[in-house]
Amino acid sequence: MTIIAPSILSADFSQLGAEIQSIEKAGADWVHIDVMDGHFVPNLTFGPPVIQAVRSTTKLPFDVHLMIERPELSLHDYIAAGADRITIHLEACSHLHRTIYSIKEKGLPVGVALNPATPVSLLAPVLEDIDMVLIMTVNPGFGGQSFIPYSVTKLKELRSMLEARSLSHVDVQVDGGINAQTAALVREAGANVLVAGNAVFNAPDRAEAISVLR
Ligand SMILES: O=C(CO)[C@@H](O)[C@H](O)COP(=O)(O)O
Repeated sequence: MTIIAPSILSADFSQLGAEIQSIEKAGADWVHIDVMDGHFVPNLTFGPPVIQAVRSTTKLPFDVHLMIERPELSLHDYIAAGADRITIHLEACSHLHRTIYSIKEKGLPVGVALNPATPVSLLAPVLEDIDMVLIMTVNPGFGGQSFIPYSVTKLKELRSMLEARSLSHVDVQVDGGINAQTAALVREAGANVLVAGNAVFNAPDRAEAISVLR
C-alpha cells in the first residue's frame, strides 16, 4: 500500500490549519513537514512553535523532515511539539548512529534522508537501525522543482540492499517533483511513501490528486 504524504511547503501558510484539514479530508496518510534552517538548505520554514500550533488541527501523523545542520541539538523540541516521526539528513550529522538512537530512545520511527548526490551505499552501516530511507528526488530547499532521473537508479539500488539484508519492512520515501508520471516511475523502482507538494496543494481537486498518486 502506498502512503501519500503531502508537503505543507506548498500550502497557503496564512491558512495552515485549514490547509492541513483539507488534505486530511482529501485522503492524505501523513502530513509532511519540511523544516529548513537557512544553512543546510537555502530556505527557512517552520520551527517547533508552528508545528505545535497546528498539531491539534488533525489526527494525521506528522512526518517531520529536518533539513537542518546538527539536528541532534533541537530534535527533542520537534518531538515535544508533536512530531510523530523524524527524518534527519545523513549529510547533516557528524554522529549519525548516535542521533538515530537519540530519536529511537524517544520511541519515534527514524528516517535517514540522502541528497541527490549522496550514494545509497553510505547507508550500509545503519540500515538495520532505521525505519525509513528518504531518497531526495530534487535538491532540498524548495518546492516545485523537476524530478532528478538518476533517483530511479538509487531507488533500485536501495531496494536490492534492503532485500539482500531481509529489511523489506523499511519504508522507502521519495520527495521532490513527484506527480502522476514520476509517481509511477518511483513506485516501480521501489518507493512506497510519496511526498508531494505542488501536485496536491495546487491541484483543482486534492482528493483526486491523492488518489492518482496512490
Ligand atoms: O522537501 C522538499 C523540498 O526541499 C519537498 O518536500 C518539496 O516541498 C516537494 O515539493 P514538490 O516538488 O512536490 O512541489
